[in-house]
Amino acid sequence: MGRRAKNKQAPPEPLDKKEYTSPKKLGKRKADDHQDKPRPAKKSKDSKYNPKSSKPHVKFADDANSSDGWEGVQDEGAIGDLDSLLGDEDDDMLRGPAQEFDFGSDAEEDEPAPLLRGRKSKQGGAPPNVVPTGLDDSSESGEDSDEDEEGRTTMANMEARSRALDAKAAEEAELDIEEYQEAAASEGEDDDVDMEGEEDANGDIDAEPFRLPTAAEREEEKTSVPDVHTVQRRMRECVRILGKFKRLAEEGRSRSEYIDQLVADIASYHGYNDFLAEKLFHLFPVAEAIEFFEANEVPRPVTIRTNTLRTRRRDLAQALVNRGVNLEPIGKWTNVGLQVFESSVPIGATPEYLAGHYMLQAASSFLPVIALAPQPNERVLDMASAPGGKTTHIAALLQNTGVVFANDANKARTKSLTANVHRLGCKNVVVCSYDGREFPKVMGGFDRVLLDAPCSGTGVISKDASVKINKSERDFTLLSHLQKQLILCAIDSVSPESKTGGYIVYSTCSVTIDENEAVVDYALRKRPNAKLVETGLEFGREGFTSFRGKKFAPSLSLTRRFYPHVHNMDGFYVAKFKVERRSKAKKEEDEPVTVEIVAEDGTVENKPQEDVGFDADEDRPYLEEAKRRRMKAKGLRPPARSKAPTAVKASA
Ligand SMILES: C[S@@+](CC[C@H](N)C(=O)[O-])C[C@H]1O[C@@H](n2cnc3c(N)ncnc32)[C@H](O)[C@@H]1O
Repeated sequence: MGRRAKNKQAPPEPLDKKEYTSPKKLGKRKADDHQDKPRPAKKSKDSKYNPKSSKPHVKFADDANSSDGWEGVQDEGAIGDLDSLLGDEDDDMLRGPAQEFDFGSDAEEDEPAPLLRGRKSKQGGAPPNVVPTGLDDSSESGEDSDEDEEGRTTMANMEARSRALDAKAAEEAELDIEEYQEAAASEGEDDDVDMEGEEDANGDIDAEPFRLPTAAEREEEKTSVPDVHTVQRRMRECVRILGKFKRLAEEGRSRSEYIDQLVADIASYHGYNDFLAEKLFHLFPVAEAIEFFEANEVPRPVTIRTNTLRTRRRDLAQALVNRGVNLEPIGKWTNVGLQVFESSVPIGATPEYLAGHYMLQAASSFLPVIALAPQPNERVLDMASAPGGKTTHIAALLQNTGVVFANDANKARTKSLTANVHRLGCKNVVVCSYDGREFPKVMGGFDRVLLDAPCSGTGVISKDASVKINKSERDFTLLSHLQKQLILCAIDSVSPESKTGGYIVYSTCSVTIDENEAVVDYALRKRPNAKLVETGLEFGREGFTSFRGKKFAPSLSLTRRFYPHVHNMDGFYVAKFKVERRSKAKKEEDEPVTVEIVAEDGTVENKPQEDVGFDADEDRPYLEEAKRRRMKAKGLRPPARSKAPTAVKASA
């Protein structure tokens, strides 16, 4: 396979989540699905999302038979190496929106984890927004370019080839995870596990039999800087043992001891606070969690969205190719996206960029707007819109008809929003700055509403590594709360009478349950007139319908999750609702709900059969109580209790 394909953006869904659950199942699926297929050679660390794995050797040629809008694009540009792809005018989108919504965290949570001795940077020193050249790689690996392998790549065959490569990449991704699982499950085959540091200083491979450190050894390790090779080996061994626990575990040791050790090692190895490492770890089966954390160390591909108000994709591609940019369509799921492999000019400062022919935008950011599917002449609300990546996409899909109300609570951020609206020639956008919770009082009756909610940014850690240490439990509690308030306001701002729409899309660039399924599930319970519908997106994992004992509505499977290690795009979540007329017969109070209880230590627990939802009066005692504890912890005197909250009492 050409190496470009391995770095290709967002292959279609390669794995069914059932296939992660146990090595046994994997084995069966393998037997069923792959017995006739030749198995691609095992890949090294140069995996599908590794920028070095791209091989930008596209030759653009014109072909009269092309029907994909790419005919006539010529490769006139000499493609050179590049030091800096993006100019100083880097688009906000690439920095990740979450930074703007930092709730801050306690001092001790901000304390960075001690750096590991001898650890190599996973980023390899590459700045996150420099596109890979892949030239060295290709010569070393001996893998053929598209041309050598399959003949000349032309504009005519590019789309078809791109699809074929997507399919192949998906299959490879599947095999990668499978191999990891196999390695984890197979005794004595440590070398197969895709992790550094198999060898000790003498070159011996795992000479000593592995044993978990004792409590005393763990305590001692906390006071010193742990050795990177020790940590690497321990992670590898824990994954392996957890894959075949009964057979491989040390006598007297429990599964949770291995998991605790693994999470602690992931936190120190990748530099997360313990709380976040654990939260993210539990989203995946053990071996897949490792892939997720690894993927967060690698930058995602640089992508741009053609502004169809100003140009066509093939014309834009031609113009950029002429400037020495090496690019190709992102994938068949978008007809406006281009992935940039290499450029001799800063992509954020070309004349085409300044003329508004494109937006520098992460591929995942296309998804909510594709799901929203705005129709010409509609009234659309973009409730949290700055800096306008999605607003300008909506405006383009409306073909400058109808109207988009682009709102953002942060007035300073509406400046870049306004600038982007002007640059991209959007004439149907009204910029405003309200707290989203003021809608629909400010204005309602929209055909469609996009709520691209403020979030923790756990999906964009590769862009903003500060998330690893600055997000605390309290942040997630507050964010989830705000998101719940906003989503109800978004639903209430949609007109159920809309002839063409009546939809809301909720999205975040985060992968946590609290900010996604929990919010959507809450909205379903609070607004029985809103139902989940298909997002219309061709790929993405199904949303969780249950998680660690918590049950969500079965329709949550209609929502979609996107992951860096699976789709080679930022972690993202998308849910789409259809809003219907409210039926008087069905009272909200009758809906089965659960309750969030703030426990003594400040943690939040969900209890069934009561109300979890945001209700200012009801939630006030919990929030007050949490505030009292925080003040106490800081040595401050909290104000007197207004009234003892019953649920808090119950949990004590
Ligand atoms: C994920 S970003 C939005 C990115 C934007 N949709 C885009 O595509 O460019 C979330 C935005 O929510 C805004 N925000 C935070 N709290 C808000 C609130 N209560 N009401 C409206 N906007 C809010 C933040 O200022 C931030 O710009």
